[in-house]
Amino acid sequence: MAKKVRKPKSTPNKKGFSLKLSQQNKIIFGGLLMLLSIALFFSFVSFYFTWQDDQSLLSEFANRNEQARNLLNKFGANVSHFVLYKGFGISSIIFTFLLFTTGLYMFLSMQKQGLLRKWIWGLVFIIWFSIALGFFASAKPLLGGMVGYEMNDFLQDYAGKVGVFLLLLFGLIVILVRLFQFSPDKAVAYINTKGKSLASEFKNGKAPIADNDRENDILYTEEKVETPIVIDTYTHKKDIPPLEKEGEDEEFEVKVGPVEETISMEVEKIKVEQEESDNISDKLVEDFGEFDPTLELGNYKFPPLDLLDQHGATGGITINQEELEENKNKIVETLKNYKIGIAQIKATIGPTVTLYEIVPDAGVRISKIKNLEDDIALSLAALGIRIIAPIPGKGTIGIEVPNKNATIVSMRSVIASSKFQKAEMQLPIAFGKTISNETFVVDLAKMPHLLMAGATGQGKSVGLNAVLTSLLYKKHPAEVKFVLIDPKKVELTLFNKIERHYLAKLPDSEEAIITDNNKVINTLNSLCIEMDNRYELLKVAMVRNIKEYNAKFKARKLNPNDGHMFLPYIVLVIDEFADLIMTAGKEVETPIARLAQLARAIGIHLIIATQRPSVNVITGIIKANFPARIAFRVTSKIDSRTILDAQGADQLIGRGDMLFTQGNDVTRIQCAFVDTPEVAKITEFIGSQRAYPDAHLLPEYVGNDDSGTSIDYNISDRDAMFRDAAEVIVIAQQGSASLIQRKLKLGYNRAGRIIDQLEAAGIVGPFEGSKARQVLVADIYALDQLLSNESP
Ligand SMILES: Nc1ncnc2c1ncn2[C@@H]1O[C@H](COP(=O)(O)OP(=O)(O)OP(=O)(O)O)[C@@H](O)[C@H]1O
Repeated sequence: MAKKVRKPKSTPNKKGFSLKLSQQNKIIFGGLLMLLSIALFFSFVSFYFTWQDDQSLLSEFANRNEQARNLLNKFGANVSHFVLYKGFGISSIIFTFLLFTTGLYMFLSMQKQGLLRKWIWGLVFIIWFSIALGFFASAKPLLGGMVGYEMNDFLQDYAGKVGVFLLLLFGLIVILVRLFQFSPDKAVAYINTKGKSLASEFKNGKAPIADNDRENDILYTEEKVETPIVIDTYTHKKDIPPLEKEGEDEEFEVKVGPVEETISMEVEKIKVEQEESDNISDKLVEDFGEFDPTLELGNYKFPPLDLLDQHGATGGITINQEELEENKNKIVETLKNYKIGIAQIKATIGPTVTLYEIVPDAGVRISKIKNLEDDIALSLAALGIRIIAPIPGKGTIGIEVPNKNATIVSMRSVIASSKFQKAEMQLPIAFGKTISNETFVVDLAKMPHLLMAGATGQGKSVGLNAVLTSLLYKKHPAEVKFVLIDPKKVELTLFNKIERHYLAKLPDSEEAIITDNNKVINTLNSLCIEMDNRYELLKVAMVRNIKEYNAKFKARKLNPNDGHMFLPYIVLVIDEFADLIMTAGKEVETPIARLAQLARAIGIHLIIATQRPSVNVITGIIKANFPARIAFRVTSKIDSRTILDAQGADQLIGRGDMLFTQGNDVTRIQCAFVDTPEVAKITEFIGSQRAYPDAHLLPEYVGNDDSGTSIDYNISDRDAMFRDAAEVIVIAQQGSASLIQRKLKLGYNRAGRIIDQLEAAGIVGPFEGSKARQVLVADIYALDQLLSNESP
C-alpha cells in the first residue's frame, strides 16, 4: 500500500524538478535565473559591439592577463560567441527573456501553467527568426547565427530560394495564427492600439527607430570597419526598445481580451433598445391581431361572377381567314398605288379591330405614309381605320382595321381574368381588352384622376359602369366609398341600392346620388374639408399618404381616441361634367381643381365624364391635373385633340371602342360591356346584405347663406346626452361632432345639435370650417365648475 502511495507522488516530481524545491530555494534559484538572464542580455547586446576586439581572446579564457571588452568579460564573450555566433544569432536574445520569465515564475512561486507554452513558442520564434535573418541577411552571419546560415544553406539546396521564402512565410502565418491568434479584424484592432502606444512613446521621447537602422549599422561594422564606435553609441541606445518589444511574449494575452469584451457588450445593448420602442402596438397586434376594417360587415359577400352575362362571347375571338386575307390584299394594293412597297406584314386580331403591322421597303419615308393616312383610309373603305406611324417602340407601321363582326368584351371575362383577380392594386379597374386581346387593368389610385369624354351613345355610361363594377368586385364596403354626381338623374340611379354600403353623402341630404347642382357645390366643398381633415390626420401620424396611414392604423400604431380612424378611398364620379360647368361655372371648377391637385395622397380620386370635350369645359387647369384620359368616339379631330392631345378618337368605331392615355402612349382598348340589368343584379345582391346604419357621412359644409346658426339654447332644452358629450369633448380636447357621434353612438343631426348647445354653453368655440372647434374648458374639474355655476 505504502509503495502505491509513493508512486504518484514521485511522478510529478520527475516532470517538474522545481516542485522539489522549497519555497526558499525557489526564491534563490528564481533570483539566480533572473540575474543570469540580465547578465546574458547585456552580454549578448554588448557582444555586437565588441566581438571583433574580443574574438582573439576566445581561446585565452584561462589567461588572467587578458581582459575582454564584453560587459561580462571573457565569460560574456565566450557564451555570446557560442550562443549568438555559433547558435541562433540576434534572436537568441529572446532566450534571455525566457530565462528571466522562468526565474520570475520561481521567484514569485507562480502557477507554471503557460510557461511551457512560452518556451515552446519562444524557441520556435528563435529558430524562425534565425532562419529568416539567415535568408534575408546571409552576408551577415552574425544576425542569423550559424544555425540560421547553415539551415538556409541546407534548405536552399533542396527547395531553392523561392521554396525557403515560402516556407518562411508559412512559418510566419503559423506563428501569427497560433501564437497571436491572428485574424484580419484583430490585426486592424492591434495596429490601432499599437499605433497609439507608439505615438505616446514618441511623445515621451523614446522614439523606437526602425530595427533596420541598427541591423544595417552592424552589417557595416562586420566587414573590416575602422569607425564603428560613433555609430555604436547611438545604435546601442536604439537597440534596447525593439529588443524589449520582441521579448514581450505576454503581449498576445493583452491583445485578445479587450476585443472580445467590446463585441459582446455592443450586441446586447442594441437588442434591448430596439425591442422596447415598438412594444405597445406590437402587444396590441399580438393580443387582438391587426385592425380589420372589414370586421363591422364581417359577413359581407362579394358579388359572384354569375351575376354577369357572357354576352355571347364564350369562345373568345373568332378569326375569319377570308376577311384577314381580303384586308391584307387591300392594304398591299392601296399602298402600291402610292408606290409604297411592303417588305413584311403581320396581323394581330383584337376583339373589335385587327392591327396590321407593316414593315415598308427600305427607303420608304414614314412621313409619306403618315401624310397618306386619309387616302389609305378611303381606299380601304372602312370606318374606324387608324394609322400609327410608327408604332412606338417597334420599327413598324400599324394600320388598325375594324373587324366585320366585332366581339363583345364582356365584363364577366375581364373580371374573371387572372390579371384582374390577382391584381395587387389599391383601386384596380378592368377597362376591357387591348388590341392584342389582353385584359387591361389599371390602378385608379395611380392615375390618380380620370377624364372621360366621348360623343353621345359611344359608350361613356357603360365605361363608368365598368369602372364602378370593377371596384365593387374587388373592394370591401369599408375600403372604398363613392360620391356619385349625376345631373342626368338616370344614369347612376341603380347605385342607390348600395347607399349604405358604398356611397358617401352630405349629412343632411336624403339622396346619396347627387342630381341637384347646388348640392354638387356643397358636396365638392365638403370633400375639400374632408381632404383637409385627412391631411391633418396624415400630418399627426407622420405619414405621407393614405396607404401608409392605413397600414399604420391597421398595425394599431394610431390611437382611435386621438381622432384616428381607418380611411376608406373616396371615388368621386361626375357624369355630364359639361352640364355642371355650364350651370355652376367657377363654383365647381375651383373645388374640383383643388381636389385634383391635392387629393391624390389622401385617397380621393376623381372620375369626370363629359359629352362635350370643348376647351371651356375641359379647361387648362382641369387638363393639367387629369393626366389619365379616356376618349370614346368623338365627332371632330379638335375634340380628339382636346381630350388626348392627339388625334385618333374621331376615327374610332364607337360602341365602347376607346383610346386610353396616361401621359405618353395611346392604347386602343375595347371597353368591357356591362348592361343595366347586370348592374341592377349586382347592386341588388349587395343591397340585400347587412349594411352600415347610414351612408358614409362627409363633413358638413355650411355655405355662406346659412352660416348663422342660432345658439340661444335654453338650459332646460338641452339634449339628455349633453353632459356626456361635454365630458367626451373636454377629455379629448377636440370639438368635433363626429367624435360625439362615435363615442356616444348618436346620429349626425343629434350630435350637431349637441355641438351647438356646447357652443352656447361656452364649452366649445365657434365653427371653424375644416378644423375641429376649439375646446374652451381645460379639464373635467373646470367643466364641473362651469356647469354647477350655470344651474339655477
Ligand atoms: N363596351 C361596349 N361594348 C359593346 N357595346 C357597347 C359598349 N359600350 C356601349 N355600347 C353600346 O352603345 C350604347 C350606348 O352606350 P352608352 O349608353 O354608354 O353611351 P353614352 O356615351 O353614355 O351615351 P350618352 O352620353 O347619351 O349617355 C349601349 O347601349 C351599347 O349598346
